[in-house]
Amino acid sequence: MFVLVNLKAYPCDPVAVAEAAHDVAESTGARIAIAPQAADLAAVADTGVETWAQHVSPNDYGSHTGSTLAERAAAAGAEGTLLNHSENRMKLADIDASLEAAKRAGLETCVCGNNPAQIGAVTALGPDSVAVEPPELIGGDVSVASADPDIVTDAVAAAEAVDDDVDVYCGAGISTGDDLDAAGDLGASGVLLASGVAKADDPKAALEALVAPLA
Ligand SMILES: O=C(CO)COP(=O)(O)O
Repeated sequence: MFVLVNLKAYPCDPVAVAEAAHDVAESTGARIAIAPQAADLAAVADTGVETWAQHVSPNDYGSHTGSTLAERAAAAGAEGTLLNHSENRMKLADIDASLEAAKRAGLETCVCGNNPAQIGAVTALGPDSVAVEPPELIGGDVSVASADPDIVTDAVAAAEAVDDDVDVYCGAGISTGDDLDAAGDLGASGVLLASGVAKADDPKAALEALVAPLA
């Protein structure tokens, strides 16, 4: 199971969380990545942890003030990028162009969707992975895998029907090892989470507990 920790714009120390994630990944063998703010990509990547961007823009080099260029995210150390997160939704044509930009820059891609229909649609654009995250469960205490298991199994089926090479992750409310296990049982091959680590008093302990079932 892939564990992708999205730090959003939470007021945590991104380097401290990245160091903790790197330690836990090294000691357990779990695949854990950190997605910090774009401004923190290089500092996070310097810890040695797998680093993802939260978003890259659909444009190439050129007159695009304020954009997050995929090539510069990669140069800063990013290995992958999220796209179309529920808190940063994109037009279909822009998701397509950002996927192209990410591929040009050699970034792995994960496109988010709110529900199985969106997951089917974005799978057709050819990302490496998709992630179903029901917005109403994001930031809450109840995991998507227990609050709405059908949305995960239906998202897995929707992606498989379009392209069974695309991995399916799920996210929202995931914080414990049991949540990770339940997501895997529903057919997800990874989880996205944020508050369970970024808001934890001890992010390292939170990550250790999360990946314990993978040992
Ligand atoms: O949006 C998310 C990850 O991208 C999920 O957030 P929470 O883990 O805080 O529910």
